[in-house]
Amino acid sequence: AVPRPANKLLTLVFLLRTQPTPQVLLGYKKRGFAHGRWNGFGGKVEPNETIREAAVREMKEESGLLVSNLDEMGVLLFEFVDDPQIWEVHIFRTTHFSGEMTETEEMRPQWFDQCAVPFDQMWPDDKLWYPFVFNNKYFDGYFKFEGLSTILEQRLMEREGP
Ligand SMILES: Nc1nc(SCCc2ccccc2)c2[nH]cnc2n1
Repeated sequence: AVPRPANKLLTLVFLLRTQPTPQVLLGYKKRGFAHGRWNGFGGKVEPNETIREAAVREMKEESGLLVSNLDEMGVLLFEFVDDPQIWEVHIFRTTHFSGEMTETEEMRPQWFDQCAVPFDQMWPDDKLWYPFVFNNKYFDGYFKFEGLSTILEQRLMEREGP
């Protein structure tokens, strides 16, 4: 049988704040893969870094902010039909940050009230698991996509934290 390639390791960071109201920082992807959607900040894990180091690095590159005290809330596996490589996305949450928010060529960062997240301009699975992140619950999930907008199969379950 043809061996499956190792999963593609990716990170996604959600920076939350409670003042003035419960909010989450999202970035609008201006170009490149899945552009035109709001998302957390993240990207590929390089061979010379841990997943957590990659999460901090990508957040700095994409938002200008230095985050710390990351809490790993979950792992989502994304399969795309016709692509044998499964994406393994490690989801982090934190409230600790420093620095000035900056717009880059790739990303436009913006604070959103957690009750007003633009799910219609995001990946279709996000509305299902963002509540776990907002409520500080741990979770695992799997989504099988056809194209970038059709979910063929899904699993999502809460789990015990560390
Ligand atoms: N929120 C969200 N994100 C992704 S890809 C995240 C990982 C990534 C990939 C490429 C560049 C930067 C970050 C998703 N895929 C399917 N549903 C999804 N939901």
